[in-house]
Amino acid sequence: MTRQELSRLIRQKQSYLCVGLDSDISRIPKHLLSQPDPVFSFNKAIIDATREFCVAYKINTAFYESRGIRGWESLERTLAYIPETHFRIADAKRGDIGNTAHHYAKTFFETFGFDAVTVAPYMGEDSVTPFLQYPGKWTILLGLTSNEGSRDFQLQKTGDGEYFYEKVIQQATQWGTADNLMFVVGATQDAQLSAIRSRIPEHFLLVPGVGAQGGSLEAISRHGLTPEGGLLVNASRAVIFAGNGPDFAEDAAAAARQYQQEMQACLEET
Ligand SMILES: O=c1ccn([C@@H]2O[C@H](COP(=O)(O)O)[C@@H](O)[C@H]2O)c(=O)[nH]1
Repeated sequence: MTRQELSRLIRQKQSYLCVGLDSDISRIPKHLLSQPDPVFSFNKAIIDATREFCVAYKINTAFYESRGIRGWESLERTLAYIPETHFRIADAKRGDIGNTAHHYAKTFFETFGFDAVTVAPYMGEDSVTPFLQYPGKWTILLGLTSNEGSRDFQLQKTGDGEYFYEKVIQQATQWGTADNLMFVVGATQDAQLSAIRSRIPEHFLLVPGVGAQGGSLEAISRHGLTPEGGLLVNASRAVIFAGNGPDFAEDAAAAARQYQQEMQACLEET
């Protein structure tokens, strides 16, 4: 999906919601556990219930990899079930020497066929560029993450007074373009968002951290939206575990609809 297509989708659906399929098998409704693939049955119901309200799905691979081969099978079935109209992100946070990174890129872009994969920048250019060489695919680089640990390195000041994460973002804009590179910026980091937007006015940002982590959708939208959208805001637990009884899918739909309506209001103000 190109940047223009993603922007068009956001305009059409009046939504920049990404639903995170962090489908922890210990949290899915008990009545699904007798299904042959309980995680897939759960995801299928969540996708059916939320597809109208979102433009993207993010599969955090940890929740699948931790279950071994059965987890990878659930991931593959889930990915095949996500409508082609939606942007499909593998949240895998990979990063290794070039030779290995090449195989990570092949895994997510060729073997599975995701549109985008999250990548950790710590190992530098040769660990990131193999992902950027796939036409039509996106690399989503960790910029400023939502967690407390972002203070340990990312929010340390460098000699010239810039934050370390600012250097990372600046450097990475030399490796890719706004047409194949996005950045992760946590919703809990809204105080930094205006500065990030001035530095990278055209790049899409993937913003996790609303809902369970307490980030403000209104604040990140105010500072991060651009005329073409420019944001994908992820909510995982707040949508998929909005309820855990027999009506869990209706509860997820209601949570996703609520985000979509708030996003529509923010888009109208932009
Ligand atoms: O900085 C980051 C980067 C990635 N994540 C991931 O996003 C989701 C958030 O889940 P919620 O349930 O909506 O809190 C999850 O997959 C994280 O691994 C992040 O939270 N922060």
